[in-house]
Amino acid sequence: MKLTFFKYQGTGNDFIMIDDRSCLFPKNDTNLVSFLCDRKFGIGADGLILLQNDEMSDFSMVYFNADGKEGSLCGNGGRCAVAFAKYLGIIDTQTTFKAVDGLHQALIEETTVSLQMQDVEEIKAKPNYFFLDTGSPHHVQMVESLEGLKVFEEGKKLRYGLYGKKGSNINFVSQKNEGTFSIRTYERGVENETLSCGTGVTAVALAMHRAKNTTMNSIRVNTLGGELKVTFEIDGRAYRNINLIGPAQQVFKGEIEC
Ligand SMILES: N[C@H](CCC[C@H](N)C(=O)O)C(=O)O
Repeated sequence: MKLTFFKYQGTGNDFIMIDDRSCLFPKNDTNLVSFLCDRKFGIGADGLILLQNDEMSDFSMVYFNADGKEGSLCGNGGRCAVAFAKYLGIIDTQTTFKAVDGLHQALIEETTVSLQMQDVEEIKAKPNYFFLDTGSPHHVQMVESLEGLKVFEEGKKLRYGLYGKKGSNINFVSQKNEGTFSIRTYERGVENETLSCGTGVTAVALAMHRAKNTTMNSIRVNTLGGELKVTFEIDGRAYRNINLIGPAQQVFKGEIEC
């Protein structure tokens, strides 16, 4: 089959994007998805996203990790899917769409997409790390310095050692100033460090607020692929109206025989 695809990236987290409103893509073909995401033999990406029609909202986003399996929520992928929906003329500047964890609202202005995330009610605080779910599971751990950190080795150890087969995404964070943090993330499903992880950035912002490392509710998070902003409202122990804000861009369009 000849497959037309688009390539998108959001702070260097890159995705193969497919207009699958006809529902023809063989989504249970794990080998096909992992082949397409392979950087040597295929197109190359951290994940693959199908944009499909949805009865209740503007569109539905189906996300697969680079290993070919359907993943939990992808924040950067969600922002890229919004940019793709705008490109296809499905939406204008605002939208409500469906993802694996429910409905999301989003705004798009030029190449900046602001994606509303689900409320977070629970953050587990352990002596040297936090664990929370921002649509995907995230381990958040402070480190002295991100430079020279062996993210692949350390991340892999925690991903399997602490969280078993199901695993978790692992974020290492250091503070720059009152409202700015830097992170590096080992991503489950990609099983490697990626340049950026949107749900991870969101998890870091909330965990750092919970840790009282900041009192701000608008937080900048530097990733290896650029800067994202997270804004939220505090409601007792819960975080609501969480928004993940940053760039999402189309890189190229292509065709592949597969
Ligand atoms: N890159 C994604 C996270 C994908 C989640 C995935 N790694 C999983 O745990 O299934 C993001 O921007 O939020």
